Amino acid sequence: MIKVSQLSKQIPGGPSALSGISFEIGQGEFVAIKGASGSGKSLLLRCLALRERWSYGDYVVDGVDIFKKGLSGRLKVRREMAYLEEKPTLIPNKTALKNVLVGAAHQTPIWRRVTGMIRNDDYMGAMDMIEKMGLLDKAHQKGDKLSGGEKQRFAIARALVHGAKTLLVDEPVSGLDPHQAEVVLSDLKRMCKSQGITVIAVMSQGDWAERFADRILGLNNGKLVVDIKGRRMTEREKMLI
Ligand SMILES: Nc1ncnc2c1ncn2[C@@H]1O[C@H](COP(=O)(O)OP(=O)(O)OP(=O)(O)O)[C@@H](O)[C@H]1O
Repeated sequence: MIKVSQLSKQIPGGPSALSGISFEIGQGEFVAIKGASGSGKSLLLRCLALRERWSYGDYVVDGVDIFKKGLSGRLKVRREMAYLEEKPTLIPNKTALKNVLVGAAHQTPIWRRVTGMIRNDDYMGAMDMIEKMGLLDKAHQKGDKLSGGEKQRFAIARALVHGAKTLLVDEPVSGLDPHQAEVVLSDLKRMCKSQGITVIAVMSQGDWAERFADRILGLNNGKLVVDIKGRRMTEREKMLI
C-alpha cells in the first residue's frame, strides 16, 4: 500500500508545481496519471520515485513512513519502486538479455559492475523476467535491432528484474504505434494481475488510461482534481483535466 498525504512541491522562485496531493494505492493496482501538458504528471512520478525532493507531505509505503526512516526509508523506495523515464534507451550493441542484466546498475554491487561478472541466479532471474514478458525469442537480439515496443518491454523487464514491487513509468507508450502500445499495456496489466506488481503510469495520450488502468488520477495545475476507479471519466471530469 502506498499512501501519499498532502504532497507539495515548490519550485525555487516559482509557484507550487504540486500542491496538497493525497491518495492511497493498493498492491497490484494499475493507476494512470492524466492531465494537460505542464500539469505536473512527470514531477509527481519523480516525487514518488524520490528523484525530486518533496517540499511538504507524508509518504508511507507498506506501513513504513519513508521520511521518518531517513536513509533506510529512501533505500526501501529505491529497492522496491522501479522508475522508468519516458523513452528509455537500451545499449544498442548489447543483446536484450545483457541489457536486462546490466539494468538497475545501482542495485548491483560495484565489484560486479567493474568485473562484468554475472551470477547464475542473476542470469536465471533475467531470463525468467524476459519469459514473463513473452520475449524469450528476442533475448539474444541486439538492442538496436528491436522494435520500439520490444525496447520498451525489455526496459520494463530491466526495471523490474531486481524484484521491485512497484513500477513508476513515464508515458510507456509514447512514440509507439497502436499495436505496439496495446502489447506494452497488456503486459503491464498482466503483471499487475498475475504478479501483484503495482503500476503507476503517466499516460496522457488518447484513451489508453481508460482502456487499461483500474484507476485514473487527474491533475490540473499541480492539483489532484480527478480520482476515479473502475469506470470511465464523465464529460465533466474530462473538462477538469
Ligand atoms: N526539476 C524541476 N525544476 C523546476 N521546475 C520543474 C522541474 N520539474 C518540473 N518543473 C515544472 O513543473 C511543472 C510540471 O512539469 P511536468 O514535467 O511534471 O509536467 P507534465 O504534466 O509531465 O507535462 P508534459 O505532459 O508536457 O510532459 C512545469 O511547469 C515544469 O516546468
